[in-house]
Amino acid sequence: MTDVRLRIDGIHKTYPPRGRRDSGTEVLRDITLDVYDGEFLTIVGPSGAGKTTLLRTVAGLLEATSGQVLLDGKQIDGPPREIALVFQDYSRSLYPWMSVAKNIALPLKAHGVDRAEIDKRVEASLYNVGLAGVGERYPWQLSGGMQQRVAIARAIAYRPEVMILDEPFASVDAQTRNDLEDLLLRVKEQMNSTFVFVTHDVDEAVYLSDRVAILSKTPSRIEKIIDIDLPKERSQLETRALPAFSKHRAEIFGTIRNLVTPTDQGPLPEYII
Ligand SMILES: Nc1ncnc2c1ncn2[C@@H]1O[C@H](COP(=O)(O)OP(=O)(O)OP(=O)(O)O)[C@@H](O)[C@H]1O
Repeated sequence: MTDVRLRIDGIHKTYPPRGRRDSGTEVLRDITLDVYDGEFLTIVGPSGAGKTTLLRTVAGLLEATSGQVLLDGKQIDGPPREIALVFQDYSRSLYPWMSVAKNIALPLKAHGVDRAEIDKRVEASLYNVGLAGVGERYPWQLSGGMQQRVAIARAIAYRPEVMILDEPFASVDAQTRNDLEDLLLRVKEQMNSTFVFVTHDVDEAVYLSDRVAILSKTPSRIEKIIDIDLPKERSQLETRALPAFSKHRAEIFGTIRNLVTPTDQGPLPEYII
């Protein structure tokens, strides 16, 4: 795991002013980070630290103010075809007027994959996410967890080198969330892709990752990178009960807590009791 797949090199992002009295919002200040081939890297940090901003920049959806992102040594200047994205809001990422199969096929069609190959990949990816046979249904006929599986199936079918996921499980119930976490680990095993993941859930970060990068408060830098020292094979019950799991969890919580002091919100207003 030593080849660098993605190099995030001195990224700085300031959103432009939104009015005459606004001087712009500096969100990212000098983010430098290598993501290695085949690893699962999770980014955590205080609320509003710029995690989504960073992911969107890495995915080529947002232009950095300065700095660059390199994929296999080549500068990213728009959404590269080697990257697939999964967002939190599956209801907006799937087209409700298209069947599940058509939703999955869409990016493949756009990249000129032939009909027979598309059919094969749609079927295989639905099977991989445990949704064999639902291709003809529409997204709105499925539960939230099933819709997020479809979004993951679409990403898998695309066979990306890099998968970028922004809080993909934030809107599903706890049991579904655990199932989807395990699904993602199985997918990673099969696809050998590189994963860049954002979550608010520290336990989820430890459970899934090879490394966890903690962002500081805005304007953010990388505060700390933690190597997750857990057996490769993860299990919801056994892995989470390991002493090393608690140690990593405590280190990440402690680091984030030290970044966010109660005084960040200013003095307590009188009307709060
Ligand atoms: N388009 C925009 N224009 C101006 N400011 C923005 C824009 N998008 C985000 N911001 C600001 O940038 C900061 C970081 O937002 P971002 O969503 O990247 O953080 P985050 O760490 O993902 O947040 P959260 O933890 O709440 O998910 C916030 O202060 C936000 O208000």
